[in-house]
Amino acid sequence: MRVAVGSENPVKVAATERALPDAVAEPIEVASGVPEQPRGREQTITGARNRAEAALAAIDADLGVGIEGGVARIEGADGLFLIMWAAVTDGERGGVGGGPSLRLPEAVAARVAAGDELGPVMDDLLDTEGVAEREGAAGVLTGERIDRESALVHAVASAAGPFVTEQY
Ligand SMILES: O=P(O)(O)OP(=O)(O)OP(=O)(O)OC[C@H]1O[C@@H](n2cnc3c(O)ncnc32)[C@H](O)[C@@H]1O
Ligand SMILES: [Mg+2]
Repeated sequence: MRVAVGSENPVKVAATERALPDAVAEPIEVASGVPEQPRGREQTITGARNRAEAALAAIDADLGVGIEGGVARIEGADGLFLIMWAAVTDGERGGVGGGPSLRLPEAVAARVAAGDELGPVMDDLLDTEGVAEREGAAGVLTGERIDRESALVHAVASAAGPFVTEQY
């Protein structure tokens, strides 16, 4: 099975291959149609959907996968959260699913709320380079108990449900 992944970020491609082990995942740079730093669940899901559809349209694949990281306020909880959503489509049907939500430290949240992108803010505060392409905020904020790739496996597997089980 060929799966077009709407990103060249290696953690997104690796997460897709772990969630869909029968697939050969092909990274494709596509437009998300939303800001670089999506805000709110709706914008984040829209970005994931747009990436999945654009990736599928770009090559002759069986499925398109889109993954988007966003920040959102969540009813019932204080602070700003990192959220992550995935979308899967075969051109006719689609599914979406979410990964974990992680509360951002105040210093990070303040800069992101002021308009900065999360990845560069994390790199700046941690003195790292490209943390979003490695362990990610998920790794840093959980003391490495999980990392961005494993967090995204949950989002992609959840979104892919309709294509891998008859339960839908
Ligand atoms: O090349 P693409 O696919 O765009 O990969 P990306 O890492 O930019 O990922 P997103 O666009 O989906 O994420 C939007 C922003 O949130 C950041 N982000 C999302 N998850 C993150 C994480 O776990 N750690 C650090 N930054 C993260 C990311 O770096 C971007 O600045
Ligand atoms: Mg991006």
